[in-house]
Amino acid sequence: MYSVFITRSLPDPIVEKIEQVAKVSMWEEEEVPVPQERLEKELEQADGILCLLTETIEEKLLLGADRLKIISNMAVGYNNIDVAAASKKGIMVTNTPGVLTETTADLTFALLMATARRIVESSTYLKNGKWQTWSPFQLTGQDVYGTTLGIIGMGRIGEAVARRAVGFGMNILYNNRSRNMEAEKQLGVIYTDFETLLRQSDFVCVLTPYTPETRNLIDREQLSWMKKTATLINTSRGGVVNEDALYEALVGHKIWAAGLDVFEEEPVPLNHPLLSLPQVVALPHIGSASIQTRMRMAELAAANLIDGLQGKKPKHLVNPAPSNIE
Ligand SMILES: NC(=O)C1=CN([C@@H]2O[C@H](COP(=O)(O)OP(=O)(O)OC[C@H]3O[C@@H](n4cnc5c(N)ncnc54)[C@H](O)[C@@H]3O)[C@@H](O)[C@H]2O)C=CC1
Ligand SMILES: O=CC(=O)O
Repeated sequence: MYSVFITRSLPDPIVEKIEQVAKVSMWEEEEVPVPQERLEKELEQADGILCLLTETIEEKLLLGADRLKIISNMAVGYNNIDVAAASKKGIMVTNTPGVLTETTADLTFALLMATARRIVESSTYLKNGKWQTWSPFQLTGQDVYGTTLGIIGMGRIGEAVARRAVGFGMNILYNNRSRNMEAEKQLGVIYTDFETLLRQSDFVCVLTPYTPETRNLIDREQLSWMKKTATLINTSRGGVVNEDALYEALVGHKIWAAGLDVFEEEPVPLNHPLLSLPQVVALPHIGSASIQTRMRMAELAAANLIDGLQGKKPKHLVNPAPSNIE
């Protein structure tokens, strides 16, 4: 029987499915990630691991992982895994694309609306007893309807955000590694170069994967191109935006606001300067966090894991299959 390590407590039906083919050991804590030393030990004995984006799987962690066939990540983003190091050892790496697309697009749009219309700030204002009267410019935000949205990274989630924006009568610009002709035809989105997108958009949504190329993709210069009234929404990964530069741009009123679901360091420290700003809506990386979607992600991660263990090519392999897998 195979041996599998699951790095966080998952629902019984998922675990039971994996137990049909493997002996499972699981990190049972809900709120605390598995310590690296324990992970390293587990990896020495495991044939497969089902992990989360909270696990950093670097080359040195894989040194003793001589039995390991597959790392199944329960996320679409897999920047937490050194895929090249895994490939060198013939270890498959899989992710969970598609099943979280609409849920993450919903959250991205919710963040856009909340930031534009100061929803969180207004709710806190009311609950703190500050609401004395209605007045003409009290808690006024920015219109969403009819404005220009710029999407950086027109992949699955980018396209799903664009579909929502169509309903809000938004003019949609996008930048991507390649043109998305289907989205242009179906949704009327317009391809622009990166600088034009940042200069013309009222809302900018960042939806690229996190790679060496996208690290600090939005930095001081890029923020300086944005309109003073523009809002930046980041639901990709924290490192895609330079947080120091973003803080400076917000404090200096170079841009209007920011909606952030992701941070360079997660959980973001409570004394992080960005959290002190009223024009920042900050969320604890909940893009895909609906019950239905998290179940779908867990099911897909389990299916990828089982396929890999049994020597079948998993559906969502992100690196080349080893030579013994057809
Ligand atoms: N906040 C959250 O909870 C979630 C965050 N994510 C993040 O969203 C990312 C995107 O997910 P999907 O849309 O499923 O991926 P995808 O692969 O379908 O789309 C990513 C797009 O970004 C483009 N891209 C890559 N580098 C670029 C660059 N330098 N400039 C412009 N475009 C570039 C790609 O060509 C691709 O079209 C994930 O990699 C993950 O980091 C995904 C799900 C939930
Ligand atoms: O951030 C979440 C993911 O699935 O990637």
